[in-house]
Amino acid sequence: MERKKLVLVGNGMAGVRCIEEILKIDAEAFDITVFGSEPHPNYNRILLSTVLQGDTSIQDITLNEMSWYAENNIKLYTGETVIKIDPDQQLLFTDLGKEVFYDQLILATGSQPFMLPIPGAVKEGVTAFRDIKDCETMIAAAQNYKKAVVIGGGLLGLEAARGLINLGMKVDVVHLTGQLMDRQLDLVASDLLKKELESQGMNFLLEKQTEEIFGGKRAEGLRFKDGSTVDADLVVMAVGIKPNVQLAKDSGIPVNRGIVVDDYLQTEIPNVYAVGECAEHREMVYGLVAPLYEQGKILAERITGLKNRKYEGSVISTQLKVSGVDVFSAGQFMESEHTKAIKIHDDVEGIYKKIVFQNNKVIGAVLFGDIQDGPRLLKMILEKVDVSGLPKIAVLATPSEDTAESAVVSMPASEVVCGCNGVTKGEICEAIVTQDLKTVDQVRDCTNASRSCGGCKPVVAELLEYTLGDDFDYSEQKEAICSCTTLSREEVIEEIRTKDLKFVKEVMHVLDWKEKEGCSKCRPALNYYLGMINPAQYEDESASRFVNERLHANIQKDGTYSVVPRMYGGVTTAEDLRKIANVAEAYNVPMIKLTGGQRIDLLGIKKEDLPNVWADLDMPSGYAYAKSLRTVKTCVGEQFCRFGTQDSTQMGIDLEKKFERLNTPHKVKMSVSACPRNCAESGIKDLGIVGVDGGWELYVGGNGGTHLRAGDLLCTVQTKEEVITMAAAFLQYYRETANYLERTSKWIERVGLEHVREVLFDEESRSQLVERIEEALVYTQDPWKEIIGSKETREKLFESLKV
Ligand SMILES: Cc1cc2nc3c(=O)[nH]c(=O)nc-3n(C[C@H](O)[C@H](O)[C@H](O)COP(=O)(O)OP(=O)(O)OC[C@H]3O[C@@H](n4cnc5c(N)ncnc54)[C@H](O)[C@@H]3O)c2cc1C
Ligand SMILES: NC(=O)c1ccc[n+]([C@@H]2O[C@H](COP(=O)([O-])OP(=O)(O)OC[C@H]3O[C@@H](n4cnc5c(N)ncnc54)[C@H](O)[C@@H]3O)[C@@H](O)[C@H]2O)c1
Ligand code: SF4
Ligand code: FES
Repeated sequence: MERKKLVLVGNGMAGVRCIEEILKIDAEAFDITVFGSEPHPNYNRILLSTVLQGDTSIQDITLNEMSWYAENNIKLYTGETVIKIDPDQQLLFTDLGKEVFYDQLILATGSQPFMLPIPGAVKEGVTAFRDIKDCETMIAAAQNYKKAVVIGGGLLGLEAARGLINLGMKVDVVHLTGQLMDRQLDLVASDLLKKELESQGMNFLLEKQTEEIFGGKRAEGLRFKDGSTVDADLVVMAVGIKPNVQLAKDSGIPVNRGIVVDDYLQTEIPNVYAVGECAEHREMVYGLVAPLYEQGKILAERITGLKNRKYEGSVISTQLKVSGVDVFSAGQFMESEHTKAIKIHDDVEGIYKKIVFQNNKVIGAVLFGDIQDGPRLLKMILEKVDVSGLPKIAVLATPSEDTAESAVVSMPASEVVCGCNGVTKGEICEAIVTQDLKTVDQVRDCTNASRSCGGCKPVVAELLEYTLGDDFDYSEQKEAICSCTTLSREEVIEEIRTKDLKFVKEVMHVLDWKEKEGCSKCRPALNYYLGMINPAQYEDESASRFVNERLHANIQKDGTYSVVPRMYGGVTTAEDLRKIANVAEAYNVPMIKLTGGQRIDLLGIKKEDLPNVWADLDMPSGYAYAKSLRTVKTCVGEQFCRFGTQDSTQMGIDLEKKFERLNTPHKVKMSVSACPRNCAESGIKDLGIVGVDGGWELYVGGNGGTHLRAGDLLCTVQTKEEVITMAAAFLQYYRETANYLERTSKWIERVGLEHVREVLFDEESRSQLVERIEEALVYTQDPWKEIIGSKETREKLFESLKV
């Protein structure tokens, strides 16, 4: 029998999830065709925020590879838009001239970003934040421009702003009201959020209505209704979304704000359904995946004839995806004359909790600073639990106070762990046991838990640990290093070791990479891992490095380079200063600047002049461009400062001389202060050393950049030799166990300070780490000297430029 023809319009998260649910119920039921305007297979739109924030790459957010469509006999037409439907003939028409018959039609056309209809809105440099293209536009703009303005202080605007800060831009967020995330938070939570985001470098312009985007061809700034202005090279509009209903409207399918559907997700037109952000159900249009997935599941059951469940609307909960900010909101969180509320506000810890009740039932909640209670409260809202018998405070308290482990133990089986996909603890635990699952990825593939925003991953991992007990293996919790392979970092390293692989291409070939040439994520990572594993045999593959590392200088926005010579411990001499001045004059250096790491930066050097500048300077490379030790900042110390208890300057010089040029997973900054006044800011360095009476304190994992983090006290030692040994062991352990591009601040949070201590305090493992770092240090060379001395490299990299 010929199969019925099912057509999906809209290759996004909601529509494709509905198809997945249909395939799960009956893979043979339909002959399926999918049209999508975007040129990509179905991808995780939610993770665009994470891409912008630098935590993942575009390659890694695909949800369904092209092969998935092929394997399920789905005809996929990407980059093709359906422009008209003829409901009488059951035909649809595309912009590329196709005419397709359907038995059943699902509209999942999603939303469009709302663009303010103001003068200048179409200028270059104005973008929405909705799709891969917008994300790429912002990433490219951040390479050439410095100042961004995000209009809209909702979820999207704040996530965009955080991403742009991570990309090195200065960001103002313009918001219409005085309250950020006004659709999700009350005033108190909103103020706490504002303070936290300001401390992360975001600047807010509240109660501002944008009247115009001014500039030439490209945006240069915004003018507000009150007459004030602000500069902007990039303007991101994040002021809400509007359902994509034009196709339905043009085809006579009833629309209101969205495409109107009944409790079976059916439109008034026979055989035409709608799910996702484009659908309007009981006058509600949703903009989060949880309700959309619920709709998709119910429609799949209906369309395959499995069940006739009704969709009765959803209670939504939201969380902001900005690291360091814990905020949760669910249900009806604003108070009214009919409601009562419990509020806790701990200003010292920065915690705020509000739970709103009506008729003895929890109807909404806002949490800031501690969101552990979120899932439990959401469950109470969903189940309309009567709390009249409970002491009110018990509603707020997390059942078990101490460890995360005990929190999952006491969690009831019916509690939803993955809000996006509606997966409960019970379902996850059952799948772990019955399907013999061992990793978070396996749980994701089997249950969908953690497949969307990823926020529930830590709880899924805890559930694995709790369910498997002694069978839980940390080393198995793998994440592929990029989408070219399914192998994790640990597996790749193991393969390199056992198969004695030596070159990036060889690794990709032997380990059967999906993309033969690899990608910008795996190539530099493999190059690093090869060098770390086998320093003696390693040949650096410059082609696998980022441009700054290939040219041993930092590229600037106008295409020139900056040159920073090494000044050990931040100490210089009259002779070196003279050389720098001579070079600056000879090469017309437009700016000489002191860096935050106590070095001198010569900015604006032409690419072809780099080798001659290095030769004339006759100083070692300062590695300001590299994933390596950048600088060791020092305070003046006991020699001159009356508070100094130690010789911090000499300690800094010795450390820098010892560890310079060593490849590390990311840049490494160090500093040495000679007393707890800490003038060299040792608390925010990867390795910060502070002199105390009779010894030195070592702080690790600090970061003064975008992810501000105070370093953890690793240990206190007495002698300089002990400092150097502990620093060596720490650096080597970081080199061996961190993911490529993982700063020590993130790494230490992932592996845990206690674990690092255990390894470094064990005499045997410490001495082995020191032995391995010593071996790696033998093979380092100054790259500037190497290039000056090699005619071939010079010609290849620089001289071909000369006309
Ligand atoms: C940056 C960002 C972060 C987000 N973060 C979260 C989050 O943390 N949690 C959360 O729950 N939600 C989040 N969301 C919202 C979530 O991504 C959306 O709710 C979800 O993607 C909507 O799915 P959809 O399939 O309805 O629509 P879409 O994902 O918009 O898909 C619709 C698709 O249909 C295509 N289309 C439209 N018309 C046609 C046509 N006529 N012919 C062919 N194709 C057509 C469109 O091009 C589009 O690809 C976020 C959104 C963004 C942009
Ligand atoms: N973490 C998450 O769950 C997440 C993240 C990103 C996006 N999203 C979803 O994506 C969609 C779009 O997000 P959004 O933040 O754009 O929508 P939104 O409607 O939640 O927020 C838009 C904000 O812009 C403000 N605004 C409106 N007009 C303005 C103007 N002229 N000037 C300044 N501010 C103005 C509004 O007051 C509102 O707070 C939503 O459905 C959202 O739920 C969710
Ligand atoms: S850290 Fe202490 S010793 Fe060093 S400069 Fe500051 S006050 Fe002086
Ligand atoms: S909560 Fe978003 S993926 Fe689980």
